[in-house]
Amino acid sequence: MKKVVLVTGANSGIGLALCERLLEEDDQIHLCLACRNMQRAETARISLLSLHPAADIGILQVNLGSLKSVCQAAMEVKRRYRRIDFLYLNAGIMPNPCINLKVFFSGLFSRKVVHMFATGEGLLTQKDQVTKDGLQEVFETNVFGHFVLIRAIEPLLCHIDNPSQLIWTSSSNARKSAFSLLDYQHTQGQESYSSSKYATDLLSVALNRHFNKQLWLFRQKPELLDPLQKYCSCTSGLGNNYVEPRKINLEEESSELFYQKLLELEKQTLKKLSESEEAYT
Ligand SMILES: NC(=O)C1=CN([C@@H]2O[C@H](COP(=O)(O)OP(=O)(O)OC[C@H]3O[C@@H](n4cnc5c(N)ncnc54)[C@H](OP(=O)(O)O)[C@@H]3O)[C@@H](O)[C@H]2O)C=CC1
Ligand SMILES: CC(C)CCC[C@@H](C)[C@H]1CC[C@H]2C3=CC[C@H]4[C@H](C)C(=O)CC[C@]4(C)[C@H]3CC[C@]12C
Repeated sequence: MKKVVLVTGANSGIGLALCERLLEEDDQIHLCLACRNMQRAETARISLLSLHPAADIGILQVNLGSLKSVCQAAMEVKRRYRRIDFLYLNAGIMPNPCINLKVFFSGLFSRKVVHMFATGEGLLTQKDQVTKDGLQEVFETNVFGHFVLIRAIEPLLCHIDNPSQLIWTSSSNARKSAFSLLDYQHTQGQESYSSSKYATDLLSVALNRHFNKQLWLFRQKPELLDPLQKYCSCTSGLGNNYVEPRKINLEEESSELFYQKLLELEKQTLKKLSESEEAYT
């Protein structure tokens, strides 16, 4: 049977490059491009087919910044597939970025200059907004929409004999100090992107713990058991690309607390959504 691979945010950037690479590695997979804009998804599909004419590529509409769309997409996934082998949680936004010139110039003449350009740490601020679901957009798109999607398609991921793999696109911009469990949507600060990427790191650790407990082997890298490792794609001064494992800076207790908070938020927001749907019917 063909392996089913679903990639969110597959129509551009890293998502599209990832799809090209996946098809290069194995053109016998069924690749599902999960995108919010169907026209852009179709363009991506055509460009992938021009490189791999025999590839089996489907499209799924999903806007991760809308719970209604995520629930509809999850229903469609369950209708189409019996299992998902690889789920790439890649879609992400950094809206209205602004450069903090003070940080930029002081960083430029300090020993931290390489680190600053590699991670963008403290360099960018963003202006976030609230979605129709009443959530911060960066948090909902980068973290919560994906969380709800995973939970809604759990039955397709949970196969004891043949486990699925979830892979998050995090970032070296993920920073513990930008994240707070008391304000995990980052309503107060101006580094919602950094906060959301730290949140995905926390969540990946919690998911790993919960799913592994139930014998679902969700791992960040199958050949390694350490869920606290994340794999950073780097470029050397000479322009060579390489991958480097780095320890995620977190306490497992915080990841569990965050997971519980997301479960609670999921309950509340899905209830609100179904009530508003009922009001319309
Ligand atoms: N670029 C970088 O330097 C780095 C990026 N990353 C991460 O990599 C991932 C991909 O980013 P990158 O390729 O750079 O960015 P792009 O903007 O090129 O791609 C982002 C993708 O996510 C999709 N997307 C955005 N919002 C939504 C939404 N609400 N619902 C569904 N899909 C959505 C976009 O769709 P659409 O075309 O419709 O907007 C697009 O396909 C992100 O998670 C980002 O945070 C991590 C480290 C570095
Ligand atoms: C003032 C200009 C002359 C130069 C400004 C450069 C900046 C716009 C960029 C320098 C470093 C860039 C970034 C670094 C890390 C990325 C991170 C890993 C990510 O996930 C998203 C994008 C980055 C923050 C990226 C953004 C542009 C820079 C800050």
